[in-house]
Amino acid sequence: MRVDVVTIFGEYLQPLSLSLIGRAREEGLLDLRVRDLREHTHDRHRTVDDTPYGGGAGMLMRPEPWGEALDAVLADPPGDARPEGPVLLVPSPAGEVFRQATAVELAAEPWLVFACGRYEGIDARVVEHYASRGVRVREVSLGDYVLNGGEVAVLVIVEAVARLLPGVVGNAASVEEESHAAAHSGLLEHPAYTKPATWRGLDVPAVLTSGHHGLVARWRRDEALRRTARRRPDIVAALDAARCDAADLRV
Ligand SMILES: NCc1ccc(-c2ccccc2)nc1
Repeated sequence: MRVDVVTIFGEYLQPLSLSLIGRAREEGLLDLRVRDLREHTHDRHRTVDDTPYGGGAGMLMRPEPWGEALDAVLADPPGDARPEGPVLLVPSPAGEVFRQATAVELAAEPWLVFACGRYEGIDARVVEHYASRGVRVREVSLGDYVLNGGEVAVLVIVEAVARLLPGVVGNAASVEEESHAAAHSGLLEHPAYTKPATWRGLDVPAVLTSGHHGLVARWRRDEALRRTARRRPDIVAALDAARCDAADLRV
């Protein structure tokens, strides 16, 4: 997978050189390129922002540098790019909510491009322009809170997507079994334990050391259902609406 990130704070993306994602880059599973938006400014102060039309607090990012930067990215496609080009992802508090299903969808793409806004965001014409040119543009939110820019959201999205690529996470089964994994119909993960069997007077649930795999599976399913019902009634409601086997969640 090829990932391009356009930003004025490239150093925010350094964590993507560490650990599993860093190794995926070294092994060629992920080709991540960070590009500096300021290289596409031409004034003495390398200005990327200006005041918002209609007034209001804060500054907005000017469209011209973005147009030049994104044109340069789009002019340099990877060999396996789709005919329809990349998905252009713009982290934004006003975006669609990014979920595990979104990560699964994006992991199937050969090329993702991220536009990291700062200040109060990017002039709306940038999204409008590329969408009108047929680029698949998606504004994505991580939840209902505001950050100072899109870079932290890119760290989250790139990790959530890249770890789904074959070969990135050693144990593919663990990816399947995690919370929100489709294999568990989106339920939260059950509590997990390791040695010692007793720690500060707390014992590991006996069923887990019974050696009875059927009972262990049942206990894990029950705990996942119980935890989901307690912490995420929204997931339960969605499962109910989908009339999955969560019917036995009705208490
Ligand atoms: N929902 C997470 C999120 C994503 C992006 C931004 C953001 C803030 C300022 C400028 C550009 C993007 N804030 C929150």
